Amino acid sequence: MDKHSILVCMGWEQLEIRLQKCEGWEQIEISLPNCSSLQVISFPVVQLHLNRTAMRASQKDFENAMNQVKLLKKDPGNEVKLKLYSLYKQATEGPCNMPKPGVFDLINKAKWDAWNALGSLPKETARQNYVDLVSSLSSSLESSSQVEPGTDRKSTGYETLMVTSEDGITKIMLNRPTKKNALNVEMYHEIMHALKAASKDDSAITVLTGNGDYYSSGNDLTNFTDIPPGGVEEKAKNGAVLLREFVGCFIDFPKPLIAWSMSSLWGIFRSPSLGYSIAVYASDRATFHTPFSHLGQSPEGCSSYTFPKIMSPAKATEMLVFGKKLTAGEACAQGLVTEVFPDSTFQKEVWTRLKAFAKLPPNAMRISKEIIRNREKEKLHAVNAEECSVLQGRWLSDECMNAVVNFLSRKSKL
Ligand SMILES: CCCCCCCCCC/C=C/CC(=O)SCCNC(=O)CCNC(=O)[C@H](O)C(C)(C)COP(=O)(O)OP(=O)(O)OC[C@H]1O[C@@H](n2cnc3c(N)ncnc32)[C@H](O)[C@@H]1OP(=O)(O)O
Repeated sequence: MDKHSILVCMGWEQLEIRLQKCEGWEQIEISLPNCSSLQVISFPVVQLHLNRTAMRASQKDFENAMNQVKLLKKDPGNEVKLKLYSLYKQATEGPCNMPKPGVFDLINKAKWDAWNALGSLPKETARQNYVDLVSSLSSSLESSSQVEPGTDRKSTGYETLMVTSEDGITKIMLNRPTKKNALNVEMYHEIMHALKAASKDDSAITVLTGNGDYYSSGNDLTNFTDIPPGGVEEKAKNGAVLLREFVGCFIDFPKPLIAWSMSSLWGIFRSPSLGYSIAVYASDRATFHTPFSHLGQSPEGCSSYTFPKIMSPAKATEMLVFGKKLTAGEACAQGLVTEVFPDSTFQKEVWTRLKAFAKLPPNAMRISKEIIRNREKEKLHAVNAEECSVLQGRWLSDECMNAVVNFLSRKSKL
């Protein structure tokens, strides 16, 4: 009996396949890396050959996969993009042959690390892994896009949110607690989607909140590291378009919007959710922070206009220019927060109020909100556009780059 062993890479796993001939059949033993037992399968020889041929991705498969990547509707995230990049480089150029980028060149260093980590993986295997990865991405993104737009996407339909509807209340909860609910690009898009869906569903009011000990830690600072082929200028331009659309959704949201903050709220999510909510309820341990200057940035979410109107110009300056952190009590005294409750009774108190509000006639509430806010809408859109344009410039500044690098290299926490 003839016996040989080959190693095959499938996706990210390496399988050992042992073949042994046995009267017109070949027996395969597949050894899985994290599994002590061996699985034995018998195939007719002819089928085995077909399967082995199918394992090798052709140049055409590779090119198709490259085209498929361009058609992905949803951003697969930085980690996956780095894998795709490294496999592409390995498949086309072989082992990493570039000098290691400097420590501050975050993007190119991340790319270099990913490529270098592939060591001497053969080009063919890298090509196969690239094709497998793209195919798994396409199928997972297809299945998520099978959700009908505009239908009620429950918690499971979102990657970064939990959305539920009951008792006439739609609750949108940021759900990246391990990252303190920092807003990555996907979350910006999902919040916009959830707000649009909530504006059309049959709930009377909408509530925004965060899962875990932070309502939100603001913009995900790693958003700054994923640089497209057009460079940082293109990134900043796209960021400004995204931010303008995001804030625009809050300005145009037609129903009563209530922010429910048990915990700390920073940056980008704070300005729209405080500035445009018709009520903001906070637990007595919540804090509010806008460290724009610390990050080399400038106000967003129309806070440069709404905060001086809600608070006084001097208090708004302390918060927006000097980054002063407010406790819930201070924020309430300055009109940013509607009411503060003790942490121990917060949930019960707020929920009781929300349930009562949700029973009020929805059209009357919508029209009342409209009449309070409508004459400001045009102004708010203009302020939003101006703030985004100023921020686009700030994102390209050394002050902003250095602050992001310091945070990412763990040199500073605010
Ligand atoms: C050109 C770019 C285009 C981008 C697209 C549009 C962008 C629009 C931007 C609009 C402008 C917005 C302004 C703001 O939002 S300003 C606020 C920014 N936020 C911060 O500066 C907060 C940074 N975070 C911290 O200082 C601390 O994490 C914390 C919030 C004080 C909590 O500290 P703690 O010790 O309790 O927890 P950790 O630091 O260990 O955090 C746990 C993990 O979460 C990660 N994390 C937390 N916050 C962020 C964040 N904002 N961005 C990215 N990652 C964050 C942290 O790294 C830890 O991750 P790890 O476990 O993997 O290490």
